[in-house]
Amino acid sequence: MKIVQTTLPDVKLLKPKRFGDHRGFFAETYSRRLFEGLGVNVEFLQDNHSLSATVGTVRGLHFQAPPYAQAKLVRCGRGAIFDVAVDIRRGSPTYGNWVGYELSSENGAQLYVPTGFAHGFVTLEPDSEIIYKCSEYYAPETEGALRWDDLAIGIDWPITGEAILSEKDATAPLLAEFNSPFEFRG
Ligand SMILES: Cc1cn([C@H]2C[C@H](O)[C@@H](COP(=O)(O)OP(=O)(O)O[C@H]3O[C@H](C)C(=O)[C@H](O)[C@H]3O)O2)c(=O)[nH]c1=O
Repeated sequence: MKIVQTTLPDVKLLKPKRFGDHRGFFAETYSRRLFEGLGVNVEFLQDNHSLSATVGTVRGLHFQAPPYAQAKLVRCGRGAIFDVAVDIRRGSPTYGNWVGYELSSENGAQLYVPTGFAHGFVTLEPDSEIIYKCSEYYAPETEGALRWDDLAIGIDWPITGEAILSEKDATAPLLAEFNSPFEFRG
């Protein structure tokens, strides 16, 4: 497993080893002891899987507020996405900063998004599917969202045409209007 530190120290890009042979490949996609070795004490309770049919589909930027805040381990099982995490911890020196990486069935890369970060992605190929682990159960009453194209966050989305959005995402608040439920604990 290769671990890439990102410019947001708590967000990690992981690259599981693939054992290839004449049949294809095998990879361990999650190991609790690996996370413990990284000093990341997280217990995942729920796995999610979504399919986005069209290139340029944006889902995000989403989070759940405490006590149902979710850490996520995201991977792309089919197609490709540009996956983004945004620091939304009040008082953080990197508040409002973002990191983004291509996750694809080809590269097998995974993004670990801790609690206190909003998560979103745009699809780069048709019929892209993401599979991701969450450290808390779905709690819709605690869900929050931020505008994906907020210039104050300034995510450099690799998107050319019109984004495909849910109603919720099309009307999400801007960072300037946002009162984060997360506090930075240095
Ligand atoms: C998230 C979730 C949704 N649902 C139901 C609720 C809706 O009827 C339907 C679609 O939900 P939503 O439009 O919120 O799905 P996404 O836009 O993909 O939301 C996700 O997108 C970004 C990228 C995330 O990181 C979050 O996990 C999540 O917010 O699935 C559930 O039953 N359980 C769940 O955990």
